[in-house]
Amino acid sequence: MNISVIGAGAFGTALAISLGREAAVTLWGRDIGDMAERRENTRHLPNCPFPPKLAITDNISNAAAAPILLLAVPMQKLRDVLNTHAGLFVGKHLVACCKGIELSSGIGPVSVIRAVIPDADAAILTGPSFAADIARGLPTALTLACANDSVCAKLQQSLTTANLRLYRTGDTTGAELGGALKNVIAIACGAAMGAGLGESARAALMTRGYAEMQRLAAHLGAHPATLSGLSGFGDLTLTCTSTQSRNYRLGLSLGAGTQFDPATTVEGAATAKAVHQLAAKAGLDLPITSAVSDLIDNRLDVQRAMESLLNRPLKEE
Ligand SMILES: NC(=O)C1=CN([C@@H]2O[C@H](COP(=O)(O)OP(=O)(O)OC[C@H]3O[C@@H](n4cnc5c(N)ncnc54)[C@H](O)[C@@H]3O)[C@@H](O)[C@H]2O)C=CC1
Ligand SMILES: O=C(CO)COP(=O)(O)O
Repeated sequence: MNISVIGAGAFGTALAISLGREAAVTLWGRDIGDMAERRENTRHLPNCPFPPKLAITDNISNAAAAPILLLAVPMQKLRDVLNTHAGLFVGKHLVACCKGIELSSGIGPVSVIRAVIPDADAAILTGPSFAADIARGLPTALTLACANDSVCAKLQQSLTTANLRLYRTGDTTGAELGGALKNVIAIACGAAMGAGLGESARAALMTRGYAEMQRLAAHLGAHPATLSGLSGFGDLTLTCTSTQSRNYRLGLSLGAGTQFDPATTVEGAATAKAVHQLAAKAGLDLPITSAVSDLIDNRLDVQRAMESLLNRPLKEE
């Protein structure tokens, strides 16, 4: 099946490169600059040349002619992109490739797609994978979630490549939450490491952060097995331990008190606030998430955040 990628940032470009090594694929961006001449995305994904079957365009009508559209834009921009191009997207298989919770509504990418285009077969592709690894052809395994199992199986066939191995599930809620929440915990882990609190503190934050992920996911009806899979535990492990992660790097600079480029896409920042609000409404206790939300808004520094976590009442694990 013919595929287009909507959004020519690092992740969209990487997916288009991997898919384009095997079949015709179109990559759409608002501003493609000199990508067509250079056959490379020098801004977001340098040193990863485009394969011959990858076509690049800034004409959304051309790109949206494909039956499968991968939506690889930042989470907080997804609704805008869907609203702007809804007429072209109706009747398509729409696969969200973003990770986060929308700040204005408290819902994830599949729910945003369903809200804007109710008849869409909405899916999400998520899991541990850095764009540069995918583009370089390194092995990666991801979760593909779609409520319609036969559509999910078809998408799984179409989106699998030599270096992208996809596992499918019908649990879109679990897949959305795993990818969204792991970024918040990665900011916490980066902050602890940046402040010199050590690897034991990071392991504690990863583990207790995972408990928060499971608590919220269970409350919202996700299957525990999804959270323990690639989209949850898998991506948590990658993102909390690698300086390739922008979320982890934002945490490092918050912990170390250094500057961070505000133009960088860091999904966990808005998601921390969105989840903090969700948890307050639901009466759930998510102390690491609320500490990250406070850190982002400068209501707390890392030392005080860690003290407040350590001084909480003692409880069973
Ligand atoms: N970079 C990575 O390694 C991975 C990223 N992701 C996810 O992919 C999503 C996108 O991230 P990246 O591609 O890394 O970000 P990026 O910062 O590299 O690129 C974002 C792209 O979105 C475009 N964009 C922003 N607003 C837009 C709008 N209104 N209309 C059209 N295009 C718009 C920008 O022009 C830019 O090309 C995020 O949710 C991220 O969590 C997922 C897995 C890996
Ligand atoms: O989601 C990712 C890896 O799976 C990419 O992480 P960052 O957005 O933190 O760079």
